[in-house]
Amino acid sequence: MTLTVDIDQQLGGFRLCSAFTSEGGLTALFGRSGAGKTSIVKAIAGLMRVGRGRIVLDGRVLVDTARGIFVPPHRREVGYVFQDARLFPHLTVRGNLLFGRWFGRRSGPDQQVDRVVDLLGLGALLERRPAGLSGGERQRVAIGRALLSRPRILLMDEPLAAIDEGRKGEILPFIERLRDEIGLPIVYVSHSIPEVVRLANTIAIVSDGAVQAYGPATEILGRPDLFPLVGRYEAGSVLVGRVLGHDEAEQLTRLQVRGGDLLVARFDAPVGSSVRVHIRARDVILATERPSHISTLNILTGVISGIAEAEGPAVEVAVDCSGERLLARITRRSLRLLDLAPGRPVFAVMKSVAVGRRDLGVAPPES
Ligand SMILES: Nc1ncnc2c1ncn2[C@@H]1O[C@H](COP(=O)(O)OP(=O)(O)OP(=O)(O)O)[C@@H](O)[C@H]1O
Repeated sequence: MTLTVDIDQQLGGFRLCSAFTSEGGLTALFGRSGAGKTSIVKAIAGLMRVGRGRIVLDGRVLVDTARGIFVPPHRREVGYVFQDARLFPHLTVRGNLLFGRWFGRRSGPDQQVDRVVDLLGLGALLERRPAGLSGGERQRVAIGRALLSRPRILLMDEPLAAIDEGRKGEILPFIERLRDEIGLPIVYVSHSIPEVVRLANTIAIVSDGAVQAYGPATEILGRPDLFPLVGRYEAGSVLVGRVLGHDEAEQLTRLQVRGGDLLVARFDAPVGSSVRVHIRARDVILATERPSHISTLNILTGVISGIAEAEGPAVEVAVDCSGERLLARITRRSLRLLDLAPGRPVFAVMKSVAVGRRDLGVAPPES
């Protein structure tokens, strides 16, 4: 699946001029409020016309202003999940799901309903009405309804925005399953780094109506030049690790990454499976000798591959850990006192408690 978007539209005083390509999986449109993410999704869905542009999904031209092509929304075969679930209050969960199925142009067999119910864990909810469901349950029904219209692409516009922080973790695994088990391309709007870190194969960074950069998630998130757009607090690197084991008593999971082993907060993933771990640059300390007698459990080895200016007293130091890039934010003063420079071997130190449940996710298959 390939999605190509290249659009230009004036919206009052705001100019949307965005281009990106996605090769399937989950593509996150990440950016601050008002950056233009929803407008891009609306253009893909056909809910907004553009003055100039071209949108092609898997070889099918949905929009081409130069050739006068505009496929109407109901012919695009897109599923749309909004911030609020927008369920029919008078219908049960089953009724809402079946509505999606009848609404779709390519109505599927009954097994399709069973599969979606199973995938989204909706079995126990089928006879209930939306008013009695939690926000997360309602969103799962909305996703199921969208899936049953058998779309060629699923557009999700901040689907977790209306769900409280604690409950978000209940719905993220279902979105991971959509990404990995159904193989349906997803465009996912978010302004939350933890969500994007967990879910995205591809990230397009949207700012001031334009896509400033796009590419594989691990690469885009690790680029210090994009940190001002990502937000320096959350900025860092994404490593891919293999689960070596769990310590139930101490509530820790041991991961093997390229630079060594990491102990992180207990994460429910099978031993041997691949997970993504987000490590904020601000949580990494560098040392030129292996530290001993400290409480930190995580020490990775690597070689400094680059140093970039950050704001104020800080610099971002990139450490090559056997081919994986880890970023550390340290003071310029420490850089000078430790005489750190590209090519110098270092030990990267981080606290296990700095890597919490929200920083861990199932790695997409090709990570
Ligand atoms: N029909 C319109 N007329 C005028 N301005 C518009 C219109 N639609 C969107 N805008 C403006 O375009 C900008 C981008 O809006 P958009 O909703 O796409 O941003 P967003 O990144 O999705 O933001 P949020 O995360 O807050 O939803 C905003 O400044 C918005 O006010």
